Amino acid sequence: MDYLDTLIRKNAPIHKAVELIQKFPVTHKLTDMYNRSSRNELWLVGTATFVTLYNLSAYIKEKRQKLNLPPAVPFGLPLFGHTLYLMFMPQKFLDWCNKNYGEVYNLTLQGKVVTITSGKSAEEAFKTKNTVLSLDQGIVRDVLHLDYVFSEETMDIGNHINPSIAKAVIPSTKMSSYVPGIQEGLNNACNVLLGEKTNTHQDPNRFLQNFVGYMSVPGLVGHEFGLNTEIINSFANFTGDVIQNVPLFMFVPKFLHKFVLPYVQQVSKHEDVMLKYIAPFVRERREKMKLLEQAGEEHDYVQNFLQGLIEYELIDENGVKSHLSPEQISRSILMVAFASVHTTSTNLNHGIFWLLARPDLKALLMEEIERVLPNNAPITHAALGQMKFLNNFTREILRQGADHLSTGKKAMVNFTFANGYQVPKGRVVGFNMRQVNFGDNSTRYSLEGMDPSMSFNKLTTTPAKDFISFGAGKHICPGRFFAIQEIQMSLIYLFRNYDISTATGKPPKVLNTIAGYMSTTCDDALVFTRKD
Ligand code: HEM
Repeated sequence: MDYLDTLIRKNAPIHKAVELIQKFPVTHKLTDMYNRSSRNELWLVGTATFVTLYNLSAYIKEKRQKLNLPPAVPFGLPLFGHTLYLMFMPQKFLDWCNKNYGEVYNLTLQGKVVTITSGKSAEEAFKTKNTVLSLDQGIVRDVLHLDYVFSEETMDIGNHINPSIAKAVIPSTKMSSYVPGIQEGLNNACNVLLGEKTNTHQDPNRFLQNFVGYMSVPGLVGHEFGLNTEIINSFANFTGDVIQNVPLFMFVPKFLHKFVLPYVQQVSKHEDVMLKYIAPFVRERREKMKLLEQAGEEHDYVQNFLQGLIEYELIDENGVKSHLSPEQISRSILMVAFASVHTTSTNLNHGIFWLLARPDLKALLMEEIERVLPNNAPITHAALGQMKFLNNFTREILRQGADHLSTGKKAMVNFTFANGYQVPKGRVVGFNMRQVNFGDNSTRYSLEGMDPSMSFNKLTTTPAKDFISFGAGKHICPGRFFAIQEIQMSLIYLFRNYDISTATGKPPKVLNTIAGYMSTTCDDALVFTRKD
């Protein structure tokens, strides 16, 4: 009954919350309001009550388990929890929390208690295997609701097979072989999207997602699809379409989601495109591979992501081998797009806007391009390795672009941190990413704060205590070598061949957030004027 004692004690958080609510003049008007309320008002009150009761029951359940819970940051506001502090003063608030509550503490965000980690504890949470702290059960399902789009089978392939294929087909050692494919994609992207002398893109995000789609498809899926506009569009826009539905799902209670699903942005059209083109291609490729095998010959097909999926062997508990079906492979390609396009285009957006906001950095980049790749020399993997400024700049793009808070992994079991704090099963564990990258949230959070020399020639693809943007440990992003190569080749190619500016001519604001804590891109329209 310890938990009940805690509930009744004067200094219990709930007691404080009740006292606070009682002091509000609004409390006295509640009865009045109920008598006069419209249906909408009652909905609002009902939702608030539901959230409060939900949190109360979760609180009682946790106390009953006698876990060594992290400290709960006080001053959570009724209904809003700590969301408003994050919206209006994210850096100050998070730095205050870190200073007063250490590396692990609880905040209430959007009606839910979330355990926030920083420093070594964030690293520890990132390194914990996903059967204990799961990204898939966290942000992927809880926020993005990818499970509304795909069957469990496809989700499973995305979570278990795609990471191992990525490790096999796009490791750092194979990056030089991807240069021609990326270059081919870059040429296609520029011909299609930047084909005029002057090209204005009002929505830089959609433009860059398409750009990354063109750039990635030849290398990851195959040259055969490099100019297939349906495949490129689906590859590029799938994640954006999934994300568009997120605000709706955030505000509609979960038990009502199935009723709104038929009315939301339809993402199944992308699945249809993949089934239309990829599935027949897989059948044909397997036929050819079979014939070659019968003739005792080895095939020489490029080992890209698609080929990796085609050849992947499933072995059941009796040792019987099988392969993924053409339909399973088609859907898995969308899972690759999901992991790769949005992340890459977001960081490319940051890179372009940093260079527009900081002409001094652009001058340093142009000088390095001219020195390492004089007279428009073709980009090579070796040349990229020599470009120290570009490496440092790219690393800083990723450090600066990290969320203040990324809500992320869900505890699949009760989890104990090395410092003894415990989180109950079902709790979401978030990451104070900027704190890990910079020591706190305020450091270098300004235009002048972008300083590539602070990366000290450390490789952009290597995680470090001050660089967690690709995660860490067993589940560290296996696509990071490919993504970095794409971003670096794009920056060189675009700034070498185009004069780029904002449509307004004003310097852009590079660091932007949603709700104060999630990093987002700059939306200023971009103008690309071909130099030749
Ligand atoms: C700049 C671009 C990118 C960023 C910032 C990024 C970031 C991340 C992060 C933070 C994770 C989670 C790591 C963890 O759970 O510890 C992750 C996982 C993953 N990423 Fe990336 N990523 C990028 C590009 C890509 C690309 C291009 C691909 C594939 C072509 C890719 C494939 C994956 C996969 C398959 C996983 C799951 C790994 C696992 O569960 O073991 N990513 N990425």
